[in-house]
Amino acid sequence: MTKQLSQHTSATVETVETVDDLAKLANYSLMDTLNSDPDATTNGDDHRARQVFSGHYVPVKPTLIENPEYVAHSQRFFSELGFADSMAQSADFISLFSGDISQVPEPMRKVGWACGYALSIFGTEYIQQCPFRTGNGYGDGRAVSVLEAVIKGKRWEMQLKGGGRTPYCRGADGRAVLRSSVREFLAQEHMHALGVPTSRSLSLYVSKTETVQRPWYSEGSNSQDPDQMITEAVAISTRVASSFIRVGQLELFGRRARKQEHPHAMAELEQLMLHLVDREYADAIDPQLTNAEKVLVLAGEFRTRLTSLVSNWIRVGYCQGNFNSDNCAAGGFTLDYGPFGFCDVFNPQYQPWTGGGQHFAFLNQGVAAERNFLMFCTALSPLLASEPDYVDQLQQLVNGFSAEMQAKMEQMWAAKLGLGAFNAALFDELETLMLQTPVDYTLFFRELSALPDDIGALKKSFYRDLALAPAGLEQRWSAWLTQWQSLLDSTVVDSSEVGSTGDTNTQARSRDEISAQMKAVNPKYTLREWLLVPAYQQASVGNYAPVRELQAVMTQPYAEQSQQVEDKYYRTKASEFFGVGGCSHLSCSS
Ligand SMILES: Nc1ncnc2c1ncn2[C@@H]1O[C@H](COP(=O)(O)OP(=O)(O)OP(=O)(O)O)[C@@H](O)[C@H]1O
Repeated sequence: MTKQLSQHTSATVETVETVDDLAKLANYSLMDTLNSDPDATTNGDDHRARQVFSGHYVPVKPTLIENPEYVAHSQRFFSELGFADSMAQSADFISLFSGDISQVPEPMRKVGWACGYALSIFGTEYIQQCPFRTGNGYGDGRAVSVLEAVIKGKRWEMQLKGGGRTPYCRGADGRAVLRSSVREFLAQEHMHALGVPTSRSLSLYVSKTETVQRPWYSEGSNSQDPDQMITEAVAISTRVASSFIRVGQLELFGRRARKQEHPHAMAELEQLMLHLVDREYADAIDPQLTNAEKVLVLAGEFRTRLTSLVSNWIRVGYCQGNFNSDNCAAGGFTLDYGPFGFCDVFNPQYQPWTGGGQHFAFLNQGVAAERNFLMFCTALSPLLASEPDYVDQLQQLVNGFSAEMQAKMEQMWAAKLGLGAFNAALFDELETLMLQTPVDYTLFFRELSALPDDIGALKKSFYRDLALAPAGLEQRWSAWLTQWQSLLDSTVVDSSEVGSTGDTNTQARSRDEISAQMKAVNPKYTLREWLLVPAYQQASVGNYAPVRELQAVMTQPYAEQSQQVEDKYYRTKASEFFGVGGCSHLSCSS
């Protein structure tokens, strides 16, 4: 059994001003309590694709990018961590977070780690067949964790994305290009500002000299074309989270335990489960429980987090794109910003990933989450083998997922509409109207949050002139608005009366309060792909100002910002951005 993880290091550092200060906070729980691959090298020079048969991690040294240049860092996250802003541009910080850990001060280590995981696609176990390996193994092919540290009483893991080859690289180069690094860097901090649980962004550095080739999209095609190679600069972005344990990681060890692949398989699964509890669920799970009891509480807690997460995604218009089990964080937050997108035109089938099909589409994400939850429970079930009652209880948790998901979705839709309770008829008609018009998802709900008297203002979100729409659409919109207003009015009182009843359960709200509540759940700005494209294009020619401007706007997504910002960013998607590869649809590892 693993011991409870300490949230304290011997050092306490109020403000981290240098890498020396940061190093003092190092505290490596994963490397110190889990198993290293017995076949691994000890010095971390393990950069060739190979099969990893056991152990929770492989010690790996990242491969630095040549001539790193500062692009951006998250001022907000730095401030939360107590990091001095100036550190982001200091030489030793740049070295460390562009992949050179050879000089880091002790007790920081000069070796990082990569983890293996398995993969299920929409609830079907995927068994990999490739020249390098056949079997369950998949893993961090280009993500290398370089530090775990306890900062202000909270444990954080810092992971380089694009930090070079690991044994899991499957013959690929281990690199991330600037384009995809800008996307992930901006999206993580945007999601955090939207109030959606997520991994965070620390820093982003680009190489001034090192490039790689990537396939691009030929005109009119919606998938990448190997004959259309483009050259792109490599970059390293550092993402930070309480852990990077994925559902697919539990699956790898669950599959090994189920098949008794080696003598330690069951023990390694149990260790990983306990490590997950310590890293992500320590507050929710009593350490005195038996391991089987912990599995049940863990599954219940994860279900709660996952259903909330997905309802939040849909609230803000986010589609993960590739919601396989390896892209599902076991801590219940958003992880892996690959072919993600924020929808412009409302469409339940919106799916930015060219390979995604309908199962990962916008409004199908609850079902995709349910499949990942099933795989989570399947992975842990070998730990309940001697407890048939607990197996039943775990199954009941799986059976109850869709009801919990539905309840969270209804609460979310009610909140977006400013209502205390979900009204199915009102919502169904709205969904039909949004599809038939069609509307811009973000603009529509934001305009509605101003409680308009008629549909005039809502037309700002429409992608079609209603005069050209099928007969009767305008009248149906007006009728819908009237019905919505009357539902709202049943809870509205004069603002002078609000709070004067002494009844804490009162539903009474002024119109201003309703509008403010709606604006707090309906963002004004979302990180649409057509905003990202010019930002990373400019970054590729050394102009980072648009990335930083986008970062400033998107880290205050609910705020009313300047008129200039509104004119530039609060708009429907222009017609030239529809049907364009790399903008309206994206490949995997985007
Ligand atoms: N250029 C690359 N070199 C090595 N491995 C890669 C590369 N691109 C993707 N991979 C690996 O392929 C797998 C699937 O890729 P995917 O795009 O989902 O991951 P990713 O964006 O690199 O990873 P993550 O889930 O860590 O954010 C992952 O295991 C990833 O590590």
